[in-house]
Formats: sequence, structure tokens, C-alpha cells
Amino acid sequence: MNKDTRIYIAGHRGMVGSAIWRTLTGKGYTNLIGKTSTELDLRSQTQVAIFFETEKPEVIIDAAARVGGILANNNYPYQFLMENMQIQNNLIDFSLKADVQKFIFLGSSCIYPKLAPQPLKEEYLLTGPLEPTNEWYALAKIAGVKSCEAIRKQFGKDYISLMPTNLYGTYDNFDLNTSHVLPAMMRKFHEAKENGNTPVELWGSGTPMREFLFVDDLADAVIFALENKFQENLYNVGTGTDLTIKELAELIQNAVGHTGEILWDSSKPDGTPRKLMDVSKMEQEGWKAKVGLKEGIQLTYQWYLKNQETFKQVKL
Ligand SMILES: NC(=O)C1=CN([C@@H]2O[C@H](COP(=O)(O)OP(=O)(O)OC[C@H]3O[C@@H](n4cnc5c(N)ncnc54)[C@H](OP(=O)(O)O)[C@@H]3O)[C@@H](O)[C@H]2O)C=CC1
Ligand SMILES: C[C@H]1O[C@H](OP(=O)(O)OP(=O)(O)OC[C@H]2O[C@@H](n3cnc4c(=O)[nH]c(N)nc43)[C@H](O)[C@@H]2O)[C@@H](O)[C@@H](O)C1=O
Repeated sequence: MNKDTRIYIAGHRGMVGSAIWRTLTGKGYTNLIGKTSTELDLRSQTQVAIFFETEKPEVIIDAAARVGGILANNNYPYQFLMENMQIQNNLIDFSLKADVQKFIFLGSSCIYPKLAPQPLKEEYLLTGPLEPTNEWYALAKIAGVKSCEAIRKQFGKDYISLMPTNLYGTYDNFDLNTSHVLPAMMRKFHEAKENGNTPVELWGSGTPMREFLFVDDLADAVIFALENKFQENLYNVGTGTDLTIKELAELIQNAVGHTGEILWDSSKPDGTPRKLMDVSKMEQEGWKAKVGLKEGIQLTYQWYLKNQETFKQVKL
């Protein structure tokens, strides 16, 4: 990939998009394009048509989406289904029409069936029912994967889909209603410590297992996919190891230094019991995650401490 290729990073202000932007800039890429959702609403076909006409991007990295944790997914099924389909349909279809040669689509590990064998192999896609709390989002993401696969099959273009596991890191969403578990725990433990180690209330039973990838590792994987031509359409991106939500809570509680009680609110959903990625396909291509969970939590907490007054809170 030439360093002056015109690369549009959709969602460049988000946790993932900003990490991709930082990493590409650090590697000397000089022609990056970024637009906020106010400047360019990717749900609008008209706006996206004008954008392609005027900016003429050569490569697209799609990190723009309606994103949220288990409760947001469960409470706003229509937005998670429709907005994600609108965003990705516009980007993928206009990329094809504009003869964009390379497109990287980001999905999520929740596209796989709720009770699929573990670890999750790419071939398990569409082999069983989805987890109900996020089937809306998962259906949109599956349509994105299949759109890229269809273009690859029919037109021979290098359109690929990367499926990240649960992500965390700098510029994450720390809003307690819409965030994912890791930033929510960090904020809850930090604020409880500041209030004299009051009890922290967490959701569900604590028994589900999750895998966590530091966002800079995902950015590295995306750029690896940008700079190399993969043989297939769909690749999992993760660490290949997971832990229970209870174990995660203990890790974050220790990192933050909270010494109070943990209470579990069983009225909140557990979601998928386990979704550990099989990462062997990515490893065969030559990519592996580098940042361990303890290190990633430390890096994220340092960032949180410096940015707590200004961190992003997504309100749906
Ligand atoms: N976070 C996670 O744990 C995981 C995320 N992913 C995937 O990674 C990708 C990025 O997620 P993440 O960075 O966490 O999400 P964020 O919510 O941090 O960022 C999403 C970005 O999408 C942009 N966006 C949303 N709606 C629109 C719109 N209508 N028009 C234009 N831009 C829009 C936002 O732009 P603006 O800021 O300008 O409003 C925002 O910057 C998504 O595809 C997500 O599905 C996959 C697995 C796990
Ligand atoms: C990335 C992924 O993210 C979502 O799936 P999820 O992994 O279930 O999401 P989550 O991070 O919100 O929760 C993980 C686990 O943690 C428990 N939990 C405890 N206490 C809190 C808590 O305080 N907040 C949250 N959010 N969860 C908590 C929670 O009950 C659950 O058991 C989907 O949007 C899906 O579409 C998707 O792609």
C-alpha cells in the first residue's frame, strides 16, 4: 500500500477509528480522510454519494457503526439493526460503484451462533440461532460480511471482513447505560473508591466468559490486513484466551484499588455464555495480538484518569 493512498477511515473519532488513524499516521500514511457524523451522516445515501464524488477515496476502512454494550443492544434493537445496515450498505455499495479496490469491514464476535462450539471458527457462521440480546446488531453485521463476500466472489475485489472480539482501550465509551463491561467496571470501581469504597453493583451472574482485545492491537490487525492480501473473506481477531466476568471484575478492582463489596444484579442479562475466538486463521496469515489484558487495563486506566472530565459518553 502506497503511503499516499487516499484512505477513508469511517468513524475516525470512535475508539477503533481513532486507534487506526493514530497507527496509520505513525506509520507515515499521509492521505487519510476523516469526517464526523455531523459532517457526513453515513445513513444518508445522498450524502455518501456526494462524499465519494468529491473525495474520491481509494481504500475504505469501515469503523463507523451504532455500537453499545449488552443493555443498549437489547433496548434499541431498531437502531442497532437499521443504522448499521444503512451505514454499511451505503459505504459498501458506493465503494463498488466507485471502483474502490480495497474495503475492510469490521463486524463482531456476536455474529456467531449463541451456542456454537468453542473456540469460534469462522466456518460456524450461520449454523445456529443468535444470542437474543444482540441479534439485531449481529444480523446487520452478518449482512455486511456477506455483502463483502459477494463482491469478492462476483467482482474479484479485495473486500474483507475482520471480526473483532470484545474491545477496550483509550477513547472507549464510559457511559454506564450504553457502554461495554470493561469501561463500565473501570468507572464503577473508580467512583466507588473515591466515595470511600462503597459497594459496586455489576450486572448478571458474573459467570459468562469473555475475551478482550486492546484497541491498539485491533488497529495493528487492521493495518496488517490493509498492507497484505488475504486469501479469504472472513477473519477472527482476538487474543484466543478468555476469562469469566467475575475474574475480570477482580482484575479491574485490583487495578483501580477498590476494596469494597461487589454485588451482582441478576435482573440484568448475562448474554452469550461464552464467545472465545479461534484466531488460528489470522495467525496463519502472520498476525498475533501483543498486549496482555493486565497491561491493557493499566494503559486504559491511566488514560481514564487523565480524561475522566471529558470522556465520551454515547447517549442513545
Ligand atoms: N467496541 C467493541 O467492543 C467492539 C467494536 N466492534 C466494531 O468496531 C467498530 C468501531 O467500534 P467502536 O470504535 O467501539 O465504536 P464507537 O462508538 O467508539 O465509534 C463509532 C463511530 O462511528 C461513527 N458513526 C456512528 N454513526 C454514524 C453515522 N450515522 N454517520 C457517520 N458516522 C457514524 C461515530 O462518529 P462520530 O463520533 O463522528 O459521531 C463514531 O466515531 C464497529 O464496527 C463495531 O461494530 C467490534 C467488536 C467489539
Ligand atoms: C462486543 C459485544 O458487546 C455486547 O455483548 P456483550 O459481550 O454481552 O456485552 P457487554 O460488554 O455489555 O457485557 C458483557 C458481560 O458483562 C456483564 N456485565 C457485568 N456488569 C456490567 C456492566 O456494568 N455493564 C455492562 N455493559 N456489562 C456488565 C454483562 O451482563 C455481560 O454478561 C453486544 O453488544 C454485542 O453485540 C457485541 O458485539
